[in-house]
Amino acid sequence: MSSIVRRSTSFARVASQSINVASRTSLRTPRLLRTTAAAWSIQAPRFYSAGQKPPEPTPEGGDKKAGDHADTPKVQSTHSPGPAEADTQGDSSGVGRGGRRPLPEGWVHLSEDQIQMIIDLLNKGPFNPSEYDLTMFGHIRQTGVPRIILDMAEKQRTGSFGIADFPKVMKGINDLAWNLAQVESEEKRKKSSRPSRSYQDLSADRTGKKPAYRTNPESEKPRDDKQSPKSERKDFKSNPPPNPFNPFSPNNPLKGNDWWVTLGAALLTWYLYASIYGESGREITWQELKRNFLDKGLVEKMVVVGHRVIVELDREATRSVYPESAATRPGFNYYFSIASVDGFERRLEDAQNELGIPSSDRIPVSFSGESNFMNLLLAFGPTVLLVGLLVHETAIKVKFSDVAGMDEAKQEIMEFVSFLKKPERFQRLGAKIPRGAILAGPPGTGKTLLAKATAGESGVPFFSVSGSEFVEMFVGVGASRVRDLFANARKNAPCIIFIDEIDAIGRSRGESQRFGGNDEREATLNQILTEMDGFNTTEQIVVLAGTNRVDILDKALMRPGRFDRHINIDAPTMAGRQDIFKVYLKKIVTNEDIEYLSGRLASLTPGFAGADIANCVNEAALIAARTNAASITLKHFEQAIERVIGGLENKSLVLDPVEKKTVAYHEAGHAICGWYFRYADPLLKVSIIPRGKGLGYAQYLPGDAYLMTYDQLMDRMAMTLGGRISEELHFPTVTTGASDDFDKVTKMATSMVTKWGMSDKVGPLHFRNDEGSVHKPFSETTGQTIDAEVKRIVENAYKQCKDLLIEKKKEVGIIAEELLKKEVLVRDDMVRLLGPRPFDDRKDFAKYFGEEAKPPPPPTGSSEPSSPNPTTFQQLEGKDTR
Ligand SMILES: Nc1ncnc2c1ncn2[C@@H]1O[C@H](COP(=O)(O)OP(=O)(O)OP(=O)(O)O)[C@@H](O)[C@H]1O
Repeated sequence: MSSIVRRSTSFARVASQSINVASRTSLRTPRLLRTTAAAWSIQAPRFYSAGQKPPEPTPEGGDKKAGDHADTPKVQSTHSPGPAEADTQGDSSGVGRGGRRPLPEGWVHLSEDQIQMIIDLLNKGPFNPSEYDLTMFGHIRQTGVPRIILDMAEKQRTGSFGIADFPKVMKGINDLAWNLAQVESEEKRKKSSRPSRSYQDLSADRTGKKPAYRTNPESEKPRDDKQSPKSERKDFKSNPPPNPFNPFSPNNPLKGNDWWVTLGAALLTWYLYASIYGESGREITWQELKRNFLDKGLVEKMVVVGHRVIVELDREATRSVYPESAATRPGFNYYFSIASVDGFERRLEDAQNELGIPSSDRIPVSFSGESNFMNLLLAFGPTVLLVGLLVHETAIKVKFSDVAGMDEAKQEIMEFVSFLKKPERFQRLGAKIPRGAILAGPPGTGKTLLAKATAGESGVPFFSVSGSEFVEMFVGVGASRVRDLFANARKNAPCIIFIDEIDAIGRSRGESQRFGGNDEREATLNQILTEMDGFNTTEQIVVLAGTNRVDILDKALMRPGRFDRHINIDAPTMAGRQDIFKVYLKKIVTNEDIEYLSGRLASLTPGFAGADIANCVNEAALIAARTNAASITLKHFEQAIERVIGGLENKSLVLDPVEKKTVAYHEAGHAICGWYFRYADPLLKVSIIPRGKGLGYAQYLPGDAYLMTYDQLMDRMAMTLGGRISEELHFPTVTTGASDDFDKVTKMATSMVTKWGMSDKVGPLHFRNDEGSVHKPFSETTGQTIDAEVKRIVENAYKQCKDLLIEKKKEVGIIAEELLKKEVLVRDDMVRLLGPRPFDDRKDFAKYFGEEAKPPPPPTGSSEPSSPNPTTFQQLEGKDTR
């Protein structure tokens, strides 16, 4: 239920904002909510506009057919008032005397009893309407409600509300939310003492008729369509009026909220929901059913709907046994849940056998497809209500300057900007414009950002959808959403469509067939292909798509004429990361030297994507704020990076002395390897303070390695085994703490053998890693050779490490004991205890962390203990992983 309420609130928010925008535009166009025919088929008498006198309201309000007598205000005239009349009848907003507004077609005013009926019902629910009735019901008293709402309430009261009435109810809510938003908008305008739009004026918008009059002095000028300046029409094109029901409409406003509009829709949604689910049925157990109805012969029929059985009672007989029961009302049914139809049938048969019911009198059981209908409603209902949430932005502010560190990709996409801005340059020469581009790369590398920046630079609307939004249970829904999307894009051309996660629909059709296929996804993909084919070359629509899995995309998507351009966006390089840091460092308060800071942070974060960098900078700001620092310092950044990589410090975890000693020797083993192996990554820090899942960790600074040699891999593996081997050398037994190390080593060795051609026995072969696949991509014999080679390589690394640690046993002890004392050792401590590292450091490392590194003078304002540079973690696994 709450989800329905939420959807409705979103809808009202959109409607409300939409009107606020509408009130600022001079042009008004029809806005019609597209709903099902059933939802529109409301035949309401037009009392005042047709010159028919409305019936007098009865005190009971809802006793006659609700709405027929609908308490139409006495002051109401029998025709639609013009401006002058409106002035004499009420205020300039069109409110009639007595505080009521003239009703649009199909609307009725609520009587006090009817309002009370709704309040009473709401009192049964999670809301307390008394808190809101003064405002929300106050407005509803003025504006009335769509007649369909009263009709449905009446149906519910008499128990004849059916599931097929659901769409009508939703339509009523839509209209009501829209109208409430209009009223709010008028009031706001009145407050700001600007000329207000009359109710007729606004209702003209809803019904598509021309406004009866205008109060805006500008718009009071006679409107001569012939003379209507072209600029105005053009203006309309560039700034069309908002339409909250259309996700792709320009100016669809999503910000802000007015509580009573939102609440109004939420309350009414709840009320109607309660009407449908709360009052027309109740769940009972099999035992209750048997005891109260089956044994008494009151059950007339049972209908199986999915995993639910609806019990139809003989109402007359039930009334005689339970005169007060809700089950005597028409439309009310008990129901119960079943695990399987077979089980239910067996149970029913046993019960009837027990009762001795002859086979000719057995309770008929039928099967209904109602659940499908319900599912359909649930599938389409949210679409109708949530349309406003699909993002369509017009005034994109993101520019290429906000996207750092991907110069080639920007260069590539720049052409789309020229095409959207100056199409004639291309058309003149008969050039065909690329239809779209696939932006492929790991998560968070800025694909969406780049697409947005393209729209921002071109100054065109940006339609953003995620591929997964198209994929529904029902065949055809996705395809129709694609059609809508492209139709709206055509209306708003020039524009950019961005489909994120295109792999959700664009997966190769052959691939998906292997797993049984997916009709809905294929239908959606086909529709995208068709739409892209449908563009003519002058249509200024650019389709950009983002994916992390370009390898699995259907070839048809990638061929020229569709996504012509393939733009790779990889994790940023060192220079790229520095640029991205600069973008985000500009937005925060820091007194550090930006050039040095960004360089140092970039070198600390190999493998980080733009999103990780943005997150790190924000994390640093949060850490600084937590300590009330005046500005963000290097220490805050480094703590943030450490936290992002290694997880939170686990201060509450207290190790016993033996465990602590084991952790210290384990980490010291890693640290000594890192110090004395030539190709090991430079060590930054070693710690035995538990962090994340680890009990201790050693941090290294790997560079952006694009190629790795055999020797580098062997050193890295040997270093990874350093923890376990140190345990072996210093303790009588070993612990479980090295399992993550073994995992890394095994993966590395396996890749060396099966992918990188580093085993003479297996040779220069590459075997695909088909995880989850039953069939291995090699023969049994090759499999055995691979196993033997992986083992051999790991054993070599093991021997290499053991030889070193036997030789440096004393040094391991020195580092371990110091660690037990200080808990954290940094590079300077290592130099103090072991002397300088016997190998030169990498250039970038030396620049920011070596002897010659000259960090700017430490900023003042923070009293935190120093916490040096983190990066790659070699963690000793925690107890929780044992
Ligand atoms: N190159 C960059 N320059 C500046 N900020 C970036 C960059 N790359 C990523 N970001 C930041 O990371 C956030 C997320 O990026 P974005 O959503 O564009 O990633 P994506 O590649 O589309 O991710 P996904 O594949 O998960 O959809 C951006 O909003 C931005 O804050």
